[in-house]
Amino acid sequence: MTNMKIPRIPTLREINIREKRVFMRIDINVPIDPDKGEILDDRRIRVHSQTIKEVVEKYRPALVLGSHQGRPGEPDFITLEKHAELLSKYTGYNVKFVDDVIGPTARKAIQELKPGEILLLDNLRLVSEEIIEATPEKQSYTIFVRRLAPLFDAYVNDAFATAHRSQPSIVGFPLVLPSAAGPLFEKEIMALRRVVESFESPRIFVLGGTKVRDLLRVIENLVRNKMADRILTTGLLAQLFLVAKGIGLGKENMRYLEEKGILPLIPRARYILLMGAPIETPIDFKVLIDGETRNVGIGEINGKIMDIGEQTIRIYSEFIKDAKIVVMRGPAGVIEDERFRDGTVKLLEAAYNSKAFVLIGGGHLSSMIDESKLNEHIHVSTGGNALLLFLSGETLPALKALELSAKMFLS
Ligand SMILES: Nc1ncnc2c1ncn2[C@@H]1O[C@H](COP(=O)(O)OP(=O)(O)O)[C@@H](O)[C@H]1O
Ligand SMILES: O=C(OP(=O)(O)O)[C@H](O)COP(=O)(O)O
Repeated sequence: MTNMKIPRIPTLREINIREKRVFMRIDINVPIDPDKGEILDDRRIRVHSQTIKEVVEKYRPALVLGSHQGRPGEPDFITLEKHAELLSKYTGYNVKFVDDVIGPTARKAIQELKPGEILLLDNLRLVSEEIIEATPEKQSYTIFVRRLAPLFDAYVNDAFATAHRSQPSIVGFPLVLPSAAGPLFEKEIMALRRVVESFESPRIFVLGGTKVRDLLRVIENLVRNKMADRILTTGLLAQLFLVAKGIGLGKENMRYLEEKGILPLIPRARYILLMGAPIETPIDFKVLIDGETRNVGIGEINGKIMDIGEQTIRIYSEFIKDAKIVVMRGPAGVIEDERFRDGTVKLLEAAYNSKAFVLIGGGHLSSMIDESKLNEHIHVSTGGNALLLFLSGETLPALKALELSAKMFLS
């Protein structure tokens, strides 16, 4: 067992929201087509729709929903009008939408909402305070919180995927309103408990994708807290560790790693290896060379690395098959091109077929899941970084704020 403790967080069973005015923070931040502004994958919206329905049917609150979408300045920073349409479609309720967050139009719509009705506010990051990180105390004094909190009887946080952000809509409200974690948040925590509080091993982490800097922070925590028996690397993370071990990847791949700002991370990766981290790296890759695909061993790499190779898939799958706990985050290859999905698809298959408890996080990897193969041993988390930061031992601001709230309002 690890020495990590999950704080006791209040749930909907501990606060009264029956026919009350409730502000529920959700995370329906989804991938957006940068050219058309259309939603590319609505999994988070579908998952939240279930719990929204549950809450409305059980407690009949006047339910106001809030979420962010993207970050200001990015192509996926858009209004939530389309999200409201999808929420209506998946919940079967008319989810009203207001193109305002804290202004008079939003406040009027909130005040007019009746028990059993649902209203979605516009992108919370339209309010500049929402992108600033600060302590719960500071966030509770923001205009955001001071304008909205008086209109509500309670606050519910169901946005597990944003639990690592210390922003007003996550940590400010719990200090001024009776608050609880929502059903989805609770379900995510239960799945995490299974990993954090279990004695089971081997514990295998399969880490890939492109967010290499974030993953190094996670790996450092995993090593410090002795959380992982093996870390199977794929994606760009694998390439970094191979370079750190002194293995040549060829000019093209080195140039790509440089463009992505990954080369300066080599000393940190070397240090992680020196610490004795149980890092495994691929022994072969699928590369793209002159428009053709080829499986090549390390040591003979020529062309652009696009996926892990067949031998690596076989060896990694064996590790996954024998594991008791498997945590997966980030795809193994360039899944946008169907020629390079094999690594990701086959490692996921090994996970479906293993007897391990499997936790899958992150948008790209979740979009590759075959939903017909899921069972009670597999938890597909809505979180990416929130999930890994938590598992690697960091305190999530959302949990801290809910804990503080319980002390203020429930004891
Ligand atoms: N070898 C590789 N070279 C370039 N990109 C890669 C490689 N392997 C994986 N990727 C890319 O990783 C991206 C997803 O990574 P990331 O954003 O970290 O995942 P998540 O959405 O789960 O957080 C995909 O766009 C995929 O093309
Ligand atoms: O998608 C999210 O996180 P993820 O990239 O870790 O899955 C959350 O919505 C948090 O978004 P943010 O990283 O813009 O604060």
